[in-house]
Amino acid sequence: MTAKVDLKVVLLGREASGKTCLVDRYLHDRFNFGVNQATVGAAFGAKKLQIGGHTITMGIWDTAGSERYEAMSRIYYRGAKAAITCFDVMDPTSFERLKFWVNELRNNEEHCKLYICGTKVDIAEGNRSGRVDVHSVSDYADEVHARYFDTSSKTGQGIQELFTAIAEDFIQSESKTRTLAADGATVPLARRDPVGSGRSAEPAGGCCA
Ligand SMILES: Nc1nc2c(ncn2[C@@H]2O[C@H](COP(=O)(O)OP(=O)(O)OP(=O)(O)O)[C@@H](O)[C@H]2O)c(=O)[nH]1
Repeated sequence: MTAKVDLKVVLLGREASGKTCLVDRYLHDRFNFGVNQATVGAAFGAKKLQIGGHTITMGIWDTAGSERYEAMSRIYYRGAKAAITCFDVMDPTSFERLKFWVNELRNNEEHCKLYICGTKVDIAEGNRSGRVDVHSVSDYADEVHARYFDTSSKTGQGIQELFTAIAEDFIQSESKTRTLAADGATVPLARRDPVGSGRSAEPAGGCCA
């Protein structure tokens, strides 16, 4: 069984940087606080969106952040139209890891749009001194032509904005090259990761509308 996907989005970033929670909040509007189960391989979820008179299906690949799975994550970013590179705003090491993924994408997927996502901003609210400097992130985002969003999967802050921006950018760039079909549906994609996953961004048996 396959799901038709117009817009392939991949999430990349250090382990525990909050990728799975971000997808979970976006697709299911939920946050499982304190559940810290590392993704194995990758997980896939999908969402149908109505944007500006177009219907598109966004397929989201949540990769494992552990360096053990680095080679596998490379497979998942192939053909992605958008990449959300995540870092935990309270963890400078995760920002350095983000730069690694940005370089990877710049070198290998020149048509993939970049989105830099600061995660867990709710923690930074009461602890500004420990956070990765916002201006440094903004400057870096400008340098690599990425858009920058701060988010919290706990509160939901910034998450709709991030994914809506990705969908709108996609529609804008697609409409420059061709007319989107009214029902979208252009790229067939296997619904589940064949390698398997420790967790899935969608419940087994179906993707989300
Ligand atoms: N306070 C807070 N905690 C968060 C937030 N997002 C994630 N966390 C916590 O951070 C930990 C790691 O989150 P995950 O979403 O599993 O991280 P991941 O990047 O998918 O991790 P890997 O699968 O190992 O790559 C979990 O304990 C989450 O509860 C957030 O927005 N706010």
